[in-house]
Amino acid sequence: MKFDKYVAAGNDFILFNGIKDTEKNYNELALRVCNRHFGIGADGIMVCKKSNIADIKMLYYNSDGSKGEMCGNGIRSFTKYIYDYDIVRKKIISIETLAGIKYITIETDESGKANMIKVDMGEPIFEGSRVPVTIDKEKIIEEIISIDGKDYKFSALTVGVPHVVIFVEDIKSIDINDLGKKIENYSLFPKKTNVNFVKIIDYGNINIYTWERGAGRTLGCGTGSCASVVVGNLLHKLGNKVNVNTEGGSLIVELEDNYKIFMTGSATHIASGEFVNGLSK
Ligand SMILES: N[C@@H](CCC[C@H](N)C(=O)O)C(=O)O
Repeated sequence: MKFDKYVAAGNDFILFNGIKDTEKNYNELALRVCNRHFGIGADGIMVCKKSNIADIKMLYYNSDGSKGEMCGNGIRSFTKYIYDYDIVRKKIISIETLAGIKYITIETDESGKANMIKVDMGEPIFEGSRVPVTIDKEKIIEEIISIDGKDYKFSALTVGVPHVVIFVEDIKSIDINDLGKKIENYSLFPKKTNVNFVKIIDYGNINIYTWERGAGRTLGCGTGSCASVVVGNLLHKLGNKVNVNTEGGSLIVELEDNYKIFMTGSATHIASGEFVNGLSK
């Protein structure tokens, strides 16, 4: 199988053109491909498919083989892939995802390749039942979760996929792997959750540390960046335009009326090749 590898804000992905595929087990493929010792190594895979309602359809699978409804860094990588390979070559592209149709605006570089990619991420969902969180409230803002006898203030929302946002003063005081995994699998979150630990620098800048549902510790998360800026803004800690520093790069998140979210950033083509088989162990 021909593959391409991309990275966006430290999130790495393997891309496949599945337009001509008949039935294929993409869950198993993701497990094999993403394995960092027995495969190529990545946080997730994306498969490009025909769409009846948009220019193209993006399927996303995490490195553990689970399906994700949406991926912010992934959709920028996917856009660069379909644009640079002429699969869809338009300045504004519509992409069908399991979280609805996303509209993308592309800025090209001097060689005509996709450079800065701006994604209309739509509006966040706050209601507990739709995040989902087993707390029956209109907005899950600054609730308390107790892990190993310690209380953490968290907010929860969905930006295509579910997120928990926790503001921290000193990231060194947090064991991200341990806490991230425990929160991801906590019974409060019936569909599990991504977890973002956020340090506010000032009104327009944050640092973010990520634990992803289905992928574990990663260097960045696009939907998580959006979720963190929305919560920060709602709590009057952040403005409408925020520079988000992930551990693997930076993104700009902008909010328009009623929390319409726009995420802008780049994606880089790392490699092309042929995937022969790989092992899922
Ligand atoms: N890395 C992503 C989010 C990918 C999906 C997620 N792990 C899930 O299934 O919830 C991003 O950049 O948004």
